[in-house]
Amino acid sequence: MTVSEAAPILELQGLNKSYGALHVTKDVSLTVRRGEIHALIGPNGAGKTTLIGQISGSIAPNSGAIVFAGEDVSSLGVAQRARKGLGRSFQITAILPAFSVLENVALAVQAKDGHSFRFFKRASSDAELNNRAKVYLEMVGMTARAGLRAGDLSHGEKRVLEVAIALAGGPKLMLLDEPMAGTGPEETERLVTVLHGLKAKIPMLLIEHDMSAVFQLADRISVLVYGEIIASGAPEDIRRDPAVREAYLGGESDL
Ligand SMILES: Nc1ncnc2c1ncn2[C@@H]1O[C@H](COP(=O)(O)OP(=O)(O)OP(=O)(O)O)[C@@H](O)[C@H]1O
Repeated sequence: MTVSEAAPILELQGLNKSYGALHVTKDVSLTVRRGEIHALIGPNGAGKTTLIGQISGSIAPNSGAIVFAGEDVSSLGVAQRARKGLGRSFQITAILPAFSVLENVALAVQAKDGHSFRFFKRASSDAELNNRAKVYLEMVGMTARAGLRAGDLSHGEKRVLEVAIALAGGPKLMLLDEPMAGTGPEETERLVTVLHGLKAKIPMLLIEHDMSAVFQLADRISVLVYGEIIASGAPEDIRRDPAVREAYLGGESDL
């Protein structure tokens, strides 16, 4: 079965959100297929943050539906959606700097199992937990950094660790909110490689300002302008789309 034949992992169906007279999300429909990275781009103030909030469950739309893994999750809260595998990633504050890289991932594995952090034994004393955590470090190519204090990692490495922590939570979709923010060119390149390597296993909705990263990673791109998706399609079509160039970039960019 090809990617396009598979049932989508996420479907946004006609979402609308207004704040008073301000219509921030206008009839937004979008699908993320299994096996793909779907990027959502748009200028500042386009309504990306509000849309992410509606997907993760922190903001209630005025109308429309969110179907995740075949189930309408529109009425579920943030925690319920996260338990189903619809989690928001990249909250760098989730990293505990005094713990080792491996322990950070082990904590996430333990949290996924439903144990409170209070009962966390130092990961070094729990071989089974360690081994499970190591699998996620391996997936992001951080095995060699396992024993390092997480606080001593570079900014880019912290972002990669965030991916491992997100993976340990068992997501069915990764919702990536500007993962490249604040990273240098080499770090961005590394993150691009890591995310590219993971997309066959975990589909992603990528909200990102770094156009180079978006065009390297995305199978499809949707463009949000003033709360409305003005174009959605393959990167080469989006790059050529005159409305996108005009609305998103003022017609004069190297998109
Ligand atoms: N709680 C709110 N009450 C009133 N207006 C809001 C609220 N939240 C967002 N807005 C408005 O909705 C619009 C979209 O905001 P949003 O933060 O979703 O955009 P964005 O695309 O994420 O922007 P950026 O890329 O800069 O983060 C903005 O005009 C913003 O002022």
